[in-house]
Amino acid sequence: MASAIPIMAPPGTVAAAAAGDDNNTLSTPAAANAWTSKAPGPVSKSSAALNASAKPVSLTNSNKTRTCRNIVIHGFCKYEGKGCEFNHDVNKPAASIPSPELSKAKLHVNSPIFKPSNLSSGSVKADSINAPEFVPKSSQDATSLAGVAYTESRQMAHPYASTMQSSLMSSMNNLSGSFSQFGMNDMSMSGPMQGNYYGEGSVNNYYYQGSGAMLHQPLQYHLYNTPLPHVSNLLPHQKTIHGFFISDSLREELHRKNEMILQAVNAQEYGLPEELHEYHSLYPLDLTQEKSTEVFGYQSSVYKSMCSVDGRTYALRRIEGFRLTNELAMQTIEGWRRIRHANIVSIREAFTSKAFGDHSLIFVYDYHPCSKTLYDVHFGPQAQLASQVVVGAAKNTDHIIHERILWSYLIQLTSALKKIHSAGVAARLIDPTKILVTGKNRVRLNCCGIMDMLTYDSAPNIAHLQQDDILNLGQLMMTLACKSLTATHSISKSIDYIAQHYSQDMKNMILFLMSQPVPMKTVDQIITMLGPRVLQEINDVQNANDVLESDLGRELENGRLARLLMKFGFINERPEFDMDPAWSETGDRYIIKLFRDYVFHQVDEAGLPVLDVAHVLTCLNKLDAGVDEKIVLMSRDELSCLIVSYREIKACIESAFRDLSKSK
Ligand SMILES: Nc1ncnc2c1ncn2[C@@H]1O[C@H](COP(=O)(O)OP(=O)(O)OP(=O)(O)O)[C@@H](O)[C@H]1O
Repeated sequence: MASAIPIMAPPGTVAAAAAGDDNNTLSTPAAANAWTSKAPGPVSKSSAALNASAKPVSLTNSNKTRTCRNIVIHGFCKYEGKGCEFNHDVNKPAASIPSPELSKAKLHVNSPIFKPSNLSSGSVKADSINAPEFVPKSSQDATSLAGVAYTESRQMAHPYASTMQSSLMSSMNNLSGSFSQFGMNDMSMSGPMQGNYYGEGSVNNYYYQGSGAMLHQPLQYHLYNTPLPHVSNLLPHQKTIHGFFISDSLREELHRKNEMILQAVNAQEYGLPEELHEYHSLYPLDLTQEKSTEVFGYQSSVYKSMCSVDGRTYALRRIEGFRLTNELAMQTIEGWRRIRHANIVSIREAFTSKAFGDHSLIFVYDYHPCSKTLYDVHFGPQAQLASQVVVGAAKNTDHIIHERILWSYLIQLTSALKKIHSAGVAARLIDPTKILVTGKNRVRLNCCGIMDMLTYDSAPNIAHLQQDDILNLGQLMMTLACKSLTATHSISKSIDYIAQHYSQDMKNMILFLMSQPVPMKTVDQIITMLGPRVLQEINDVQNANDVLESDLGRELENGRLARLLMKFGFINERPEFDMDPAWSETGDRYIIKLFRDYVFHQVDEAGLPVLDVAHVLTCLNKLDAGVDEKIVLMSRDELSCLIVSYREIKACIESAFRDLSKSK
């Protein structure tokens, strides 16, 4: 454009101007583009030649009001005050009449995007033109934008392009809450996302606040929590959903037990044999590192294990480093195998093995999942922690074992001893570490029969051993009553302590158990002394039994309902049956379908689904009972109603199910 040249420099100075301008290259692609399209150095030289023959341009006064393009483009004009007639003061309002060149120019150089804030300084260096505000966020975008057109509204995408965008952003912030805190100000408003940020309710602030802050674990749908007070303190006629199922504690306990039965470890990692006689999948139950030889005289370990013969889980007790010299010792187990008692861990068999790399004697007992030893329960770390907490409490007697529990233990262990002594053997191990607690206050004598085999050669006197059993029982009771493992070291002090904290009966009982046999004490004497306490124990056991039975009853209902639901599933909407697509739309099946809608697909006045489990359970229970109560079933188009009784619906279900079963 020849007409543009005189504007760049005064006449006669064009070549010099062009040479000077060569140094002032703009680094922004847009500006560079603009510049090369106008008059870069080499071009200007040829232009100068052209200009030499060109008609002198007449400059009018109006030029004084027009902003010098050198100022606009380069930020300064080296001919300011040296003959350049154009306006060099950018603070002065620019020419009210835009230059024809500017108005015609495709690239609108007056756009604010090209105005660095320090333009007016007049001492702008070429480097400072590279100020960050001229660098588009994405060079790719900038390149494309430079080539397209700055006059288009697309320049709005540039964060510095105009104040309009920032005002729009601020109004957006006002509109939709404080998006800025989520870093949304940086987001381009163009593109399909734009609608999302303006869309009402499409952005949930809490979602953004929550995201990344917490990782949610998958829900475990089989777990039930206890009902909260505000929903559990109901009127007598009201019931919570928990009322329909077994108690949470029992459910959890059963789950834990099932989980424990299925626990497994890699045998190689734990240095365990893959197979041991008929047993496999050994899992160590003894969690303590140090192994005591105090009880058996040998180190012992316990493993949960699966029997490959019957598929059941057993507890294997291994006596380490024991070489059985007399085969006859194995026969002692026979007497124990016949003993079955609620307070004895039953023994199944015994065998020797070298699978562990030594001579081991293995005893196989019934497995009681999640059981703890009496020692763990009352003297273990957890028990000690609990007693420390309670010692600081108001009553320092709170940490002692409740007398009723002590009587319960005594009754159960006496009952076990009665069975053992009646079988002509002796327990020989009444030790807190060898009594298992397998349920709430439920104790069982463990490790029966081991001592008989380990001491077979010494031919012990059974009568004496039975007297020792009674003495050991007394020592155990004293240890528990004083809650001290050293209580038997100072008997008189311990008896005083027991007299202070327990009833006279308890003290007398412990004194009797620990007294010298005159001439012989028997378990029957203990039972006579226990008399009234036994009645209390029977009462407690039966009450607990009632609770469990009622829990079982609830699950029984659920089992019934599950079967009913399965029938529903089989019948409802089976279009293919009997090659008749209308099978479930006619006759009995239609009533069942409407009943299904009545039970599960009810909606409230607002048309929202009613999710009332109590309604479902009530309907299904009435259906299963086949009561005469009538209900109104409505067709889906709400044009017809059927009044039917639960008895009739039950008959329909039975007949439809019969149809299906006949077709097999
Ligand atoms: N028959 C069994 N069924 C289920 N678990 C058992 C059985 N026998 C033992 N256990 C578990 O094995 C663990 C270890 O038993 P063990 O008799 O070795 O107790 P301990 O306190 O470690 O005694 P020790 O000092 O003799 O090693 C106990 O906590 C108990 O829970």
